[in-house]
Amino acid sequence: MAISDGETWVLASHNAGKIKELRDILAPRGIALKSAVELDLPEPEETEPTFEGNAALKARAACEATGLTCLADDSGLSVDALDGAPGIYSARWAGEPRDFGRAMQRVHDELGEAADRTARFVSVIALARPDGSISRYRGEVAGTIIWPPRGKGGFGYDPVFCPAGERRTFGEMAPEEKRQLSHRARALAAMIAAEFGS
Ligand SMILES: O=c1nc[nH]c2c1ncn2[C@H]1C[C@H](O)[C@@H](COP(=O)(O)OP(=O)(O)OP(=O)(O)O)O1
Ligand SMILES: [Mg+2]
Repeated sequence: MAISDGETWVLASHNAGKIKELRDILAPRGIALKSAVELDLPEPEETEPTFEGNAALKARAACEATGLTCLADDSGLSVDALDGAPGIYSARWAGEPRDFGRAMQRVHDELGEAADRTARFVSVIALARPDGSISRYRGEVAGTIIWPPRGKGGFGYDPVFCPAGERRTFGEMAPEEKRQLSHRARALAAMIAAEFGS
């Protein structure tokens, strides 16, 4: 499907950090994003067992509510020594209201003395169109979990995640540096290649 310049899509997310990152990447492509927060859309319960399932569920719910092309991101931190946890439960580990200090502490506590500190961030972007079609794109970045947390940039688990080959955490990087490496940027690059052809 060709995408024309100057389109507005709905971004089916209530996470301010994600919304900013996705806008920063898509604005230069001529795609403006109206967020679920601005449109006052309800936050659907994420009942699927996979990132793919939950990304599709969020994009479809917003598409049905608005009749517009909708983008959703379902993402999380997957720690190898924890069999992939928190994974799709990454937001839920922060509790309600969300406290990622607590979520990062839990990752650290559950890792204990484990020798293997490797992890990856995963993002699945789903694009739901009013004709009922849906496309999904996955991006990942490998790295290690460090302690104590470092840096105030980004959001979520960024202060405990060092991408492979880097000494700094995502929390210590400027937005444009995180954007060169992140799972979300990689998923979006796959989407842009498929949808825009470049
Ligand atoms: O780049 C990231 N840097 C740090 N942490 C991250 C990142 N990407 C995902 N994460 C963690 C925190 C987030 O809260 C959770 C995603 O959960 P997820 O359900 O997909 O998003 P969410 O509930 O925050 O917003 P929404 O569902 O409205 O899009 O994984
Ligand atoms: Mg969520």
